[in-house]
Amino acid sequence: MGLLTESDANNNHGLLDSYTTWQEEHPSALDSFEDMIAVAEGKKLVLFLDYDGTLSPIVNDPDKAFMSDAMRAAVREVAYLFPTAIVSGRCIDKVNGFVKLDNVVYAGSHGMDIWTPTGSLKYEDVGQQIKSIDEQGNKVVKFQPAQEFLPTVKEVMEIKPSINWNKGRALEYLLDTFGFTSSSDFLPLYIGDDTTDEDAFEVIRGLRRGFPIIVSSVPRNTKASYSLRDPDEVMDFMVRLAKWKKAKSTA
Ligand SMILES: O=P(O)(O)OC[C@H]1O[C@H](O[C@H]2O[C@H](CO)[C@@H](O)[C@H](O)[C@H]2O)[C@H](O)[C@@H](O)[C@@H]1O
Repeated sequence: MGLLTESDANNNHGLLDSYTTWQEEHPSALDSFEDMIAVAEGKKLVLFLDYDGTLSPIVNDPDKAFMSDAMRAAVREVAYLFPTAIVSGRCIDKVNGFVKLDNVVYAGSHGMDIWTPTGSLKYEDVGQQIKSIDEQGNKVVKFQPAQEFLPTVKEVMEIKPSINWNKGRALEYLLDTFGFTSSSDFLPLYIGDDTTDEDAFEVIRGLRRGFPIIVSSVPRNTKASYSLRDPDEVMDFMVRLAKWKKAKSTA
């Protein structure tokens, strides 16, 4: 390992300073946890989680972007305690294959391919909702608002700009079909690292309720209100959320 030069040290301090300054606008969700749960008291938290870079680390080969066992356990736990959706840029079969948890809603292809368990829907007779069976044999309802754009071979990212659907629209759709938008006591909590997650952050800001949380270890332009540095911090945050919820339900 080489020695740190004075210039390296100055650069490191500079980076630290700019991240600290950025966090004044986007405070750490871990540091702000007590304030957040004070707001969430008596409300229904609905969780939306991005996959790559949020639940899994970013790696060179997308087919090796796995969640750790500890992360899988944390997602499983929050998904039993809160309505939980994974909203990813990947095609849904990839997301489903990586996550493999029964009780989460999957919204793949940037929210254009949504599969929900049948029991969880407010209504199931909307034209674009189709009853189907997933790979595990569970009954699901598929909602594919931009079906014609769903990729067969190429990633959907390349054609995304031409359609009026994004992760923000998917978040609105899911809140609606879960029956939350008619109530006043829900709070969406969205954690994501991708630029495409900004659409969801914007929707949450527009709702004037909930917690948009960006995952980034460097300062970034974002509409998120809170920040977490990396998937490890995402996991810590979810573990704390689960502990809080369990402590409340046993109190
Ligand atoms: O919405 P997300 O779940 O964050 O998906 C966004 C893209 O994620 C994947 O690419 C990113 O992660 C890969 C694995 O770590 C990495 O190799 C790549 O550089 C990243 O851009 C996925 O492959 C894309 O299809 C998604 O659009």
